[in-house]
Formats: sequence, structure tokens, C-alpha cells
Amino acid sequence: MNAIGVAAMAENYQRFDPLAYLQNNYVAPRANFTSEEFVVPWKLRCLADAFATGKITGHTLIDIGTGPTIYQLLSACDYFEEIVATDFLEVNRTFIHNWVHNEDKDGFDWSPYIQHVCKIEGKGEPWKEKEQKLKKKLKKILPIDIHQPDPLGSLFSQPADALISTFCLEAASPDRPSFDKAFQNVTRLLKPGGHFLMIGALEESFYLAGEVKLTVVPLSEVDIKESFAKNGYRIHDFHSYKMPPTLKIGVDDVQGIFFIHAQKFA
Ligand SMILES: Nc1ncnc2c1ncn2[C@@H]1O[C@@H](CSCCNC[C@@H]2Cc3ccc([N+](=O)[O-])cc3CN2)[C@@H](O)[C@H]1O
Repeated sequence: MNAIGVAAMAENYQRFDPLAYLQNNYVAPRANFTSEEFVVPWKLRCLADAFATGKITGHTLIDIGTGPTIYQLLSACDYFEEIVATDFLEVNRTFIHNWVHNEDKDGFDWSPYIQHVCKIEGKGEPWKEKEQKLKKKLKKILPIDIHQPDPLGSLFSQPADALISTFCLEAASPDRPSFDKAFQNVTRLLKPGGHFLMIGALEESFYLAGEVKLTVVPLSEVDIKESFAKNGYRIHDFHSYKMPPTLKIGVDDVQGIFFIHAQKFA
């Protein structure tokens, strides 16, 4: 592991501003719910369709690098008893905690996301019921470092039934070898036969989160498929989204987004 690069990233992340990050990626124009040509509805559709198969279920789901967002858990909450959020930064863990406990006076309005997911799931579920369901299931919000052999330390002993991770590994690793090592570390958190859903950036090298500019490991579709294959996963589904020029707004140089549904060999 590139200890110097990892330490430099950790130092940089101390200046990560959750609200700025949310403003950059989770409000218009990227969060336009009128069509799945926009990236946020595209992501929500990928997740809703994956969980609707009913194949991804169990007791515990761990979200690797939750950040300050909860959208990625909205379709999952019908299929797991317990959802564990994790992040490297206390500021992000506090952001999620405040949302769960309704203490987020200066928080972020996730209602358009929850309403959209209820609509595309087509179960006629009132959005406030889904919101309460997720808050009830988000039982743990833990510190994590994907560069540690045991990313959750002793806080978590038994492997999870499923993992989800959005935009974390490529944005938390200084280089490809560190990314590959982190991938191996998080795979240890998943039981054999467990499912892993990942959404991430394609060919991105930086992004902004307030005053700080963070580096990202540029990944191609082949890179990400190879990472899963060589770490003992069978790929069930893969989709990619090409960033339209109208959504290239200067907050990063991301070229596209991938969604992958894989299963760890038993
Ligand atoms: N060592 C570590 N272990 C675990 N987590 C760690 C570690 N270091 C940092 N973290 C944790 O990982 C971070 C996750 S946020 C990373 C943002 N990735 C880039 C950004 C994302 C994005 C989102 C949406 C869209 N879009 O078009 O809709 C595009 C893009 C492209 N740019 C952050 O939570 C940090 O706290």
C-alpha cells in the first residue's frame, strides 16, 4: 500500500465540505428528475431494478463510504433488517446521524429522491413511510478506512450479507495498486455468496468538495470489471452512463458513471 499517498489523501479529506459536495452533485442540473437521461434518476433506476429482482436480500447490508448521502439506500431498505452506514470522516457520519435523528436543521432535503424512488418502484408506498423505514433500519454509522486490512476494525466481526458502495474506492485511493488493495480489504467484509452493488466514476481524475480539490483514480469499464473478476466475483449486471456535456459543470472531470451488480463466489 502506498502509505505516503494514502496519508496525503487523508490529510486532504480533512477539508471535504459535505454541503458543497451535495450542492455540486445532488441538486440541479445533475439532480433533474424529469428524465432518466439525467444521471441521478439513472442511478436510482439501476438500484431499484437490482433490488426488485428479490435476489439481493439478507440481514445486514454495509454501505462502504456512505459520505453525506442516503439515496443509495432507498431501494435496499425493503430487503434488509439492518443497514450499516460507514464513512472515513466524522463530518459525514454526523451528517447521516442528524438526518436519521431528524436533527438536520441545516441538512439536505432528500424528499425529491424518496418520492422519485417510490414512484419508480411502483408499489404506491407513501414517501414518508419509506423515509421512516430507512431511518429505522440505519442502525449503525461506523468509521471506516478501506486501506486497512480490516476496514471496520473490531467494530464488525461477522461478514455482511451484502455490500453497497457509491463513488468511494476510486476517490479514496491515491493510485491503482492502492485501489486494488482496498478492493481486497472491503471484499473481506462480505460473506461468500453475498452480493456487491457498486456505483462509481469512469475516467475521473479529480473532483471539488468546497475549498478542496480531491484526486480520483481514473477507471475504465474494463478496469472495474477486472477488479471484480480477479477478486472472486461473478458479474450479474453492468450498466454505464455517458456524462452529457450539459452535466459537465466543472465540479469534476468525470466522463461517465458505472453500475455493477456482482456476487462473491461461495
Ligand atoms: N480511506 C477511506 N476509507 C473509506 N472512505 C473514505 C476514505 N477516504 C475518503 N473516504 C470517503 O469517500 C468519499 C466518498 S465521496 C467521493 C466522491 N467521488 C467523486 C464524485 C462523486 C460523484 C457523484 C455524483 C456524480 N453524478 O454525476 O451524479 C458524479 C460524481 C463524480 N465525482 C467521502 O465520503 C470520504 O469520506
